[in-house]
Amino acid sequence: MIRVSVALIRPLAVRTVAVSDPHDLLARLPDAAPYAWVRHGEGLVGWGEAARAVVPPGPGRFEWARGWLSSLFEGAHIDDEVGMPGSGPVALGSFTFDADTPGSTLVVPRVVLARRGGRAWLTTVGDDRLTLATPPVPPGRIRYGDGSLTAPEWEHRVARAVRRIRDGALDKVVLARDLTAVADRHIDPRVLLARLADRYPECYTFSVGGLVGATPELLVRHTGQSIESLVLAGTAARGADASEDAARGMALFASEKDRHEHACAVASVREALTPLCADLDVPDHPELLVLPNVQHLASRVTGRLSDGASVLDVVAAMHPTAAVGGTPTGTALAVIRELEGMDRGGYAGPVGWIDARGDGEWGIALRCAYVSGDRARLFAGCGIMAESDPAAELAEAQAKLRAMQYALEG
Ligand SMILES: C=C(O[C@H]1C=CC=C(C(=O)O)[C@@H]1O)C(=O)O
Repeated sequence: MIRVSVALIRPLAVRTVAVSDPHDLLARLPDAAPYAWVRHGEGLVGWGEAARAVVPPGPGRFEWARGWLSSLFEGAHIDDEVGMPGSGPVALGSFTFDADTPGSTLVVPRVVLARRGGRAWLTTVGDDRLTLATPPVPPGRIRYGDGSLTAPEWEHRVARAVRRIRDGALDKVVLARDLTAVADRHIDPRVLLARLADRYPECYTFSVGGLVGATPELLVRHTGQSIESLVLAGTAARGADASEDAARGMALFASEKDRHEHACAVASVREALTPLCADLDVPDHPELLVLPNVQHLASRVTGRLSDGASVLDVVAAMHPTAAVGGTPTGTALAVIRELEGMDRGGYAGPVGWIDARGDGEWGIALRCAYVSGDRARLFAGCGIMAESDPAAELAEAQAKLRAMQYALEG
């Protein structure tokens, strides 16, 4: 039997007012159960819970989520003096990678503070109860341990995936691994968010239901009829100096393996978006996205929707892209279940927010960790191709893990 837990204050009484610039949104979070979606200082943060749904697993989960949100938002009393994407009631959510895995959640925070395009606003749901502010405290020393597989075991699984690909069963599969971390003290997500936003301003720093990270990959931004996606796949390490850095970037562009890996991801996005769009612009060649720990091949896809699809409808059509699943999708998902030896939870799943107009921004939850008490579980994965070398893929996964290791250690 599927257990559905839903808690809400019905009907929601929502009020959005313009406020003076709060500057650092993340510094305004009062407690250690934060909601956040911030990039380059813009976005939204929230706290408290006016409504929450644990989304039942299964193939119809996005539709279920959309239905739950529609009835919640349609019944709400909304007084919104701002009228921007992200004003009025907003839900933040995290969906598990695997449709059959439980743990997908949607939350309407009691308070949302947002900042975009030179404007700032505050949304409150229900009464104006005060939240007691507690100062964030760093977690202290961090000790790491193996997750579901040791590094050599994971390399062995990568080698098996390579054999499957060479045998012709599939073109690409993304295999991930996890790492455990134990801290001296309780891990306050606000400390991690502040460090991530500072070091990875280009990424979307997020926190939803204990999943905290900074993802460079935008699954979809939906503003009215316009959509945008940043497809990433193909990775190189950073160099020790500018010339080595540039050489590695050039080698990434020239690498047939990485270009093919990237093309698989772009093709999956094109395929998912074509039926939804009146116009779709997919670049012929990728650009380079340079982050502090790695550099990626990146393609910015833009389009105009042909009807009134909400951001969650678009997410439903897109997930999982071949940046986190593989090609063909069905075979890749079966190989992931067989070889990875772990439950991804929300890692590599959609994470983001949606408002009552259906606008919103959702990323793919990468460079992230589940945080609970003094423990964290970190994740990173790599696109495996016929030419993949297991040791190189392990090094790439380690480079990707460095984002969350930095967030924990400072
Ligand atoms: C699966 C991850 O990254 C994806 C996004 C960018 C580059 C990737 C790669 O080159 O393998 C992955 O497709 C991860 O960070 O865990």
